Amino acid sequence: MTAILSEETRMRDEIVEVGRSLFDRLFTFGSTGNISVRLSSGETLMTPTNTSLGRLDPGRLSKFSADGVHIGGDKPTKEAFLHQCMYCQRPEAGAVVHLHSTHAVAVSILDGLDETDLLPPLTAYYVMRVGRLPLVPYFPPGDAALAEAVAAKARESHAVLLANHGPVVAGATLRDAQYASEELEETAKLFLLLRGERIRPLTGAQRDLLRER
Ligand SMILES: O=C(O)[C@@H](O)C(=O)COP(=O)(O)O
Ligand SMILES: [Zn+2]
Repeated sequence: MTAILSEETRMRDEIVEVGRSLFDRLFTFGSTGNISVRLSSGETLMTPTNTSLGRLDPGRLSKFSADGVHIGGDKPTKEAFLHQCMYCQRPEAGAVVHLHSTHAVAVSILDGLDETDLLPPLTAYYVMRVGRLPLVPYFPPGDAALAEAVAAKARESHAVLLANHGPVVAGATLRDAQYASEELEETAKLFLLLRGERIRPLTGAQRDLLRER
């Protein structure tokens, strides 16, 4: 007989699986990065602080009540408030992924880019998965001011890049947030590969067509 797992059990397993997949494919390193999922009850599950995304334990994930109180599991990521700020600004979001993916971090350090939208629309998939990428000014990891700065940008975009740090991406589901994070990283890599070359980004009309699909 097939067991019917609760939403929470399924999401705990999915966080572990996605974390391991991202870590094994070098989308983040050491104990960097954090993942959260908002359950239909409004409660959230988050990865614990100082834990490798490659070695998460489903039973030890941190749990928060719908009003943001830590109610179970290990000590949460130091970016818990940042994740909560993303959910407040984006009511449709069911998951948030933060990574230290190398090429996106490199872009977060470059000077002279358009800080309202750092990457050009190089491919249709980038436009569909990410769209716009504003820069969030530098604050130390875990600082309340960082979470507030993220909240200000999250109103206009589900993906933001923390200066000298890394990307934060919200999605309707954890898979959406994962795929958008991966697309962001690969587009940052393309952008760096193409620097100094004459490029042909998608036009406004080409982008508009994608939005209508
Ligand atoms: O960069 C940082 O320190 C955090 O943003 C991070 O990526 C890992 O912190 P924890 O989730 O608290 O381990
Ligand atoms: Zn970080």
